[in-house]
Amino acid sequence: MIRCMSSDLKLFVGGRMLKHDNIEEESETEPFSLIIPKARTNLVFDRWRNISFSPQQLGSGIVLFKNYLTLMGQVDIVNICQKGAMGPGGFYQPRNPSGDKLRLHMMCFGRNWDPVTRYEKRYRSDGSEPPPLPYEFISLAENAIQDAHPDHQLPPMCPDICLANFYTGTGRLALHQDRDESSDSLRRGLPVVSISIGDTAEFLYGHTNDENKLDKVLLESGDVLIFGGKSRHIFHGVRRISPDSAPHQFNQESMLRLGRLNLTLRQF
Ligand SMILES: O=C(O)CCC(=O)C(=O)O
Ligand SMILES: [Fe+2]
Repeated sequence: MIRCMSSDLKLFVGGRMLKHDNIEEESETEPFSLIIPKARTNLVFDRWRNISFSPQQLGSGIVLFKNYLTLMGQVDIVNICQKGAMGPGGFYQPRNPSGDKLRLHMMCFGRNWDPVTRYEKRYRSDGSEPPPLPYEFISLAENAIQDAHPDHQLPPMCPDICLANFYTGTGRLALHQDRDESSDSLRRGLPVVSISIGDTAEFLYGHTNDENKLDKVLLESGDVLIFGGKSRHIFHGVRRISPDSAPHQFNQESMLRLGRLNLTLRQF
């Protein structure tokens, strides 16, 4: 379900603007959708989520779903990313504010973010704009938050940005907090939904930046991790990738380069 799109759908249905008096008026700016977005989204999502899944609470507002995504879901996600990656706004190796290259490749969907200008610039320095946020990703994030149940202290969230990181076997990501989203989003603790595909990552997290005091969890292909509410500001990072640890069948069907793809969906 794309709950967060419902306000848009009231205005634009299949490219037609519905006026208050129920007289339809063709919109000249909105694309005319051939499919009914809501129906297609549910259909796609049912094939992406494993039938049995159980959320594990790792802390207040931190929920891990092991093996949440089917093999088909994981392969579809790679294909959707690949489509975005091949156009303008595809993967590149960003630099941090001190000028060093990050040990990963990154691209954005929906909005632009980079480690130096944060959310300030709509376009990248090469003039490219991120591809739109795929509706399947919105649906995945929404469903995962719902599946985490209200007792896990997670407010609902409607993503408008997805960061995609690709790590090779030597990739890593230093400890940081995700705190560039709007003050409203951060204040409300709107969750970050993190999707792991491919090789396994050693993920560190906790409420301190002292690496020795952090907890560690292995994120494997198909796992989904959510952190929000009281844990929206946790420190986290990827200490290491286990090279060539992705399931054989996934490698064969996705043809993903050796490494790990991670998506984080957020609401600015
Ligand atoms: O790759 C991951 O698991 C984490 C990514 C992350 O923390 C980020 O992109 O901000
Ligand atoms: Fe992060």
